[in-house]
Amino acid sequence: MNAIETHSLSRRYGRTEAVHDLTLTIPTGSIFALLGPNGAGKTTTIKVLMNLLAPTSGEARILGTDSRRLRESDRARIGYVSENQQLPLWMTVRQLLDYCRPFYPTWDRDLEKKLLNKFSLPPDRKLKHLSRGMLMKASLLSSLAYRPKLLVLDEPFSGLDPLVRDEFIHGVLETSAAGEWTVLISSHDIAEIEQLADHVAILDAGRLKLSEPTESLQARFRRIELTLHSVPESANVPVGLPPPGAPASGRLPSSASPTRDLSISAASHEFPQTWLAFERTGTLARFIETRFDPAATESACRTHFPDAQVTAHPMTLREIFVVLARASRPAATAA
Ligand SMILES: Nc1ncnc2c1ncn2[C@@H]1O[C@H](COP(=O)(O)OP(=O)(O)OP(=O)(O)O)[C@@H](O)[C@H]1O
Repeated sequence: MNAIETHSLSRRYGRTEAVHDLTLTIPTGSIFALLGPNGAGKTTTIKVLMNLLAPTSGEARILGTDSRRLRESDRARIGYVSENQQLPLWMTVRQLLDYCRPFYPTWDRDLEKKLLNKFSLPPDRKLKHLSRGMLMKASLLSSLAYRPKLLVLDEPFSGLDPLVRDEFIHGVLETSAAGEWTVLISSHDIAEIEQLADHVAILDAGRLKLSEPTESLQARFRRIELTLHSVPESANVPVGLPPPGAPASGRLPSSASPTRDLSISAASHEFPQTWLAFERTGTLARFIETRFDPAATESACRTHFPDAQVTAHPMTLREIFVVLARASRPAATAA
């Protein structure tokens, strides 16, 4: 069973379609990053999943239950941390934990103590007197202590300093290592979750652009560098993204088929469709291979540049994300 499934999920606010026809699968046991720029629809998606908002159409299933029918007992298996969450600010940290504990049969006192210590939270300080980072940690602690089957974190890191962010990430990782649970974490900055996520989905303007395990994403992307000795005239093409109005430009792959090739190509129709952002300066050329295979990539390079020396460099998730984000921009603004 998948921890989360959505089928053709859409949500409108008046004329704004915040989420459009979203079909997404979040496997049990994954640490799943939902990425996308500001306004992409991440929070709306999460609110629909948590039944804080109703979908306009389509459906979502959370731990096997329709999101519209989540009961108290289902909620006791789900942890939800969001920066916009309402907390009883008049309570102290200790009072918050005392208040939450009875709601959760699986509450683990030892874990509570360990996290209180780890997060350096002052038990007797009122929530309204905590810093933003401390407040997020208190919220995370009250969600981790009952070892939920599913932890949903909506932009947990925005505005947190790197030290707090690391404590937060380690708190999540340590707890997740102890059992089969799923984490869904939204962010507009992949660098924040790079060390956490094993699956990535990218939303843009309410639409799913990609959903794939990070391992396969990193396996199929390479920055290829070519040292050219002689350059055929036909290969001397303009660079990077397609010109405004070019067909088949600026599209990311369909989420339904993560193995499909990207349809964004370098401006030359002679190059394989899997080559992105080709550019050349003098005798150096480079591009992004989106379906890297050592032999096939080398052979394709040889077809176009017989004398070139070919080097393939692995890419970080952040670099891949940036390439995809640039490529998905409308052509007119891409220059
Ligand atoms: N209550 C609302 N009423 C009207 N429009 C809204 C409302 N909430 C969100 N929207 C719009 O829906 C779209 C998606 O917003 P959402 O907050 O889901 O995006 P997001 O990806 O979480 O963005 P961010 O990273 O900035 O938090 C945006 O265009 C936003 O302006």
